[in-house]
Amino acid sequence: MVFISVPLPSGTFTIGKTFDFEAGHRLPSLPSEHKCSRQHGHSYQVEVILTALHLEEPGFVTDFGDLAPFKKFLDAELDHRNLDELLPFEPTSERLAQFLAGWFIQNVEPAVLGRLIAVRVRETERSWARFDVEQR
Ligand SMILES: Nc1nc2c(c(=O)[nH]1)N=C([C@H](O)[C@H](O)COP(=O)(O)OP(=O)(O)OP(=O)(O)O)CN2
Ligand SMILES: [Zn+2]
Repeated sequence: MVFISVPLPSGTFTIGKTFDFEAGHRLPSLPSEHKCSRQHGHSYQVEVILTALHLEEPGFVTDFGDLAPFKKFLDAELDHRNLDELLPFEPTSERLAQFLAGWFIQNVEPAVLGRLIAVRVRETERSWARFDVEQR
């Protein structure tokens, strides 16, 4: 088999990396009988998804290791904290995903080739929200 003759289709490349942190929150504008109006916690998982039309050597959208500043931010600022005391919005998964997209675009994107297309925040094994960044 001569692999050099395999045609490479054009298209886009996409990568994702998942980070995690533990935090408490409550959603105070929910009615008091709603369980999530009470203080509780999650093992949050945050996936960032990046795309690129071409690759940098040796064939990366972005080296997964270059996303380390995002992990550093989650560990330093959100891990083992109370999100509703910290963030200027009610910390639903949807709003958290939008906020984390904003932080990533401001602080990580300038140093990497890949462009952020989405952030997914998972609160539980069965519940997640995704924020898709508008085409720029
Ligand atoms: N669209 C959203 N709905 C809810 C959010 C949210 O961020 N976005 N958040 C919550 C609560 O934070 C809750 O902790 C998570 O909800 P839920 O999936 O209902 O949690 P459970 O694991 O307890 O659900 P099961 O019934 O065991 O599947 C509520 N809604
Ligand atoms: Zn919750």
